[in-house]
Amino acid sequence: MVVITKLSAVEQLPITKLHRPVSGNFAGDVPLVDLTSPAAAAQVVAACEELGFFKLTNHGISFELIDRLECEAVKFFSLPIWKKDAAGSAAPFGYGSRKIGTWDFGWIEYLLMQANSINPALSSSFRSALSDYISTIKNLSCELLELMAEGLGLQPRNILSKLLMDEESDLMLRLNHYPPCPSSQQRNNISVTGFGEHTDPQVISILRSNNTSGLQISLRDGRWVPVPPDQSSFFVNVGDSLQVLTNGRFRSVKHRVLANSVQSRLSMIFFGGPPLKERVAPLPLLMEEGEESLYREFTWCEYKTTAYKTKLVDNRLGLFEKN
Ligand SMILES: C=C1C[C@]23C[C@@]1(O)CC[C@H]2[C@@]12CC[C@H](O)[C@@](C)(C(=O)O1)[C@H]2[C@@H]3C(=O)O
Ligand SMILES: O=C(O)CCC(=O)C(=O)O
Ligand SMILES: [Fe+2]
Repeated sequence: MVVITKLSAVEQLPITKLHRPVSGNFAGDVPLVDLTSPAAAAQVVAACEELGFFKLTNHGISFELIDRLECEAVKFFSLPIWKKDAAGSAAPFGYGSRKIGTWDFGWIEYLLMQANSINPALSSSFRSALSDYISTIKNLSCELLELMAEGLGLQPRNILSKLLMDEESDLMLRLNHYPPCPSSQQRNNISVTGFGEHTDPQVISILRSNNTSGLQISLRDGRWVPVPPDQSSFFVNVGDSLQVLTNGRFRSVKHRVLANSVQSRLSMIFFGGPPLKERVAPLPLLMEEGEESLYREFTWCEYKTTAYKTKLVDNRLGLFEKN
């Protein structure tokens, strides 16, 4: 099943810069964070407050590590379907095609994995590339969460990163392949959906893609804007759980992927979530005097179980908001 997204009249307007409320560097509408800059902690906080999304440059991760996993992923997605099916079904972890979750469809095939138990059905070179990539990106995620803590003035520095450092932390890796879709005509304002609009439920997501466009984010005013691909950078998303931990100060960004009519897009996304039993609630140190939690109490297990029954487009966090 192919899902068609018709761009609204507003989305067809040339993009006008209405406001640029935070200082710092941007690539178009996308905030930039240079990990080597002395201002990195402040840049990360500004980007997470404004949009919940930023492009990370000068991250220090070798292209060789990324390229090795990308080559393995390309080999995997080029296999005949019966060999890909041998990785098991995407629900809960394995190979999926077209179907995302229970209700959604997209122009996509993917491999969904638990980060700490790599699928034994995959080739040994693939497993080794996955294991090296995952441990490196997990460290990067923790470094970013520590920068956030620093920028927010939180102590101890690992107050957020420890959520991902537990043996039982819920960490996942997803490899998405969007084959070219000739009927996706972005110039005629009809686009086939690769991955429908959604927010990520976890704390943080770290995305890396090849140089094929398709990813879009929703700005605060509701406009969808493309994120120009850059294979040498990472793109970082605030997830729903981080929005809750900061009592709404950081925003969980809405994003989607539109299929490209001529080129394949290949993305790899690391999702950092807490242990299932962990309570997800605003950090007391971030609350002003008298400030109340915007959300009712829940554990990551409760949130994830509820989230996984919803459609991509649903406002999952809304189900936990206090009225
Ligand atoms: C429609 C769905 C797919 C998803 C589970 C859900 O019910 C709602 C959240 C979706 C999402 C988005 C981020 C990640 O890609 C993902 C693995 C996740 O944790 O939440 C997917 C889920 C999925 O593909 O199963
Ligand atoms: O593939 C992409 O570029 C983004 C996919 C995504 O948002 C997801 O897997 O949650
Ligand atoms: Fe996502």
